[in-house]
Amino acid sequence: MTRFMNNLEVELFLKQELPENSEEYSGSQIENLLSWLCTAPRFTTFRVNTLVTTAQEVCELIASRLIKQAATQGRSLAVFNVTVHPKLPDTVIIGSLDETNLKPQEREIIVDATCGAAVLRGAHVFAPGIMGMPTGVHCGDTVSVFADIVGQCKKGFQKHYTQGSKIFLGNGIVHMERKHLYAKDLKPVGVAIEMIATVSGCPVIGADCLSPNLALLQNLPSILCGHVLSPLENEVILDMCAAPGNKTTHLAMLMGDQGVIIALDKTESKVNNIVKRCQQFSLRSVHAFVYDSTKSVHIMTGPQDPQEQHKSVPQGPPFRQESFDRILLDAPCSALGQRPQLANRITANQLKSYPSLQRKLFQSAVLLLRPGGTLIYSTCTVTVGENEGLVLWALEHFSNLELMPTVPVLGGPGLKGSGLTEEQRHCVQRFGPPLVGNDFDRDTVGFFIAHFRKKTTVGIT
Ligand SMILES: C[S@@+](CC[C@H](N)C(=O)[O-])C[C@H]1O[C@@H](n2cnc3c(N)ncnc32)[C@H](O)[C@@H]1O
Repeated sequence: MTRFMNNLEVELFLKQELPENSEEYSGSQIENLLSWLCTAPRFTTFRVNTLVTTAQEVCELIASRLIKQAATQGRSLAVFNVTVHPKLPDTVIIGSLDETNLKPQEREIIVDATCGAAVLRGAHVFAPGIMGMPTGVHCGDTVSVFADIVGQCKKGFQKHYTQGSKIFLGNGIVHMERKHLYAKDLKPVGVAIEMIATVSGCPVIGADCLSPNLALLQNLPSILCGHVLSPLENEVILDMCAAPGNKTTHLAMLMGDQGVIIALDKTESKVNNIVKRCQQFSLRSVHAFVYDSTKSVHIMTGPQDPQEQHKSVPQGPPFRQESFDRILLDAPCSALGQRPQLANRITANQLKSYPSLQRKLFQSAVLLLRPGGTLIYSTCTVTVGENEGLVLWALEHFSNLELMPTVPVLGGPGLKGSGLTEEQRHCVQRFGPPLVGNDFDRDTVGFFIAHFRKKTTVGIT
């Protein structure tokens, strides 16, 4: 695999901010982190809709579907290992095949880096992702798919692409040719190349694999987040940064769809996706709003009656302080834990901007949480400032918060040298280097989870 996304700014940023002189992050370890981020995880995970089925049933459905698929493609020896996660009863894990000997075909299609990353995780190629397709390629042809990782291939390129860096992703069958993709005024959608096999060995799971109300593709640490929050039936929950609603729908399922979940996101189109996702699972407990969560606290002026405060279920933002039993702050972040990273144009300045937004959101979360309530903070990134750094800042600024263990434990502890004590390091969970391995709990996306509890009485300091 190539060097980390050709983004020196990000490499330098990570080298500077990962704990200096930490035995976990010496020079070679940073190289390991960067190359780990360039590869695709070797496990695919589904979260099951436990309101209508079981993980075991979904395992059986996926296994039989994959066997049929392999047989129609003449790959009957391709047997995927499909199992239920031993600690997460709603999670199905599919191992990858060894496809290191996959041979490229003569005809090559070029896709952009985003599409390429999705293909390596098991997606088909959708029309908008195709950059170059040589003339003479027709529907039904078997082709190889390559990703242009430097973004130089012009849309509609029609020759054999030799100009920039490209990496081989896998082979597939053409469903749309040039006339379907590039004719004037066309905005093509849908599957253009049906992937048969990818070099990552991930199962290719199209929309037709499972009925959409049965399960959802979701990364393992994201599924863990819901279990760590562990919402109970009839509680009042706030999901502060909720779109597209993957974790929101999980919380609703864990609560048996009984109770109230308020899902906020500041972008209207994304909130529409939350609504669609909830409809897909026929959930009634979720109420989604377009709202900036940094402004979601209604600050009361004048004396407040404490009885009054807890009387009603919150209707819509802004909310009174202490309105929620549990809050999930799955924060906007630099997303440097996403794998594989084939290209990334983020700048150092953008990277530096996240902690202040995360702190503003966190401040609102603390005000909105009831005493005794649970606050889960998570990111899908590997930087210290957005993870252990946020936890340190929170413990320094909110004497009414205590850091609690995150259970069940699947990931590793927080980084050494990040300022957290040994006990605090083992309360949080970090997914990604230095703790990596070949099993489904280690070969994940990079992720971070911390669990806070709001004390019922505040000690005088
Ligand atoms: C990591 S994503 C959330 C993913 C989501 N929790 C899930 O599992 O499907 C972060 C989200 O935060 C939203 N966001 C960013 N700033 C926000 C703000 N000030 N208030 C509310 N949402 C915000 C973004 O639009 C984005 O959808």
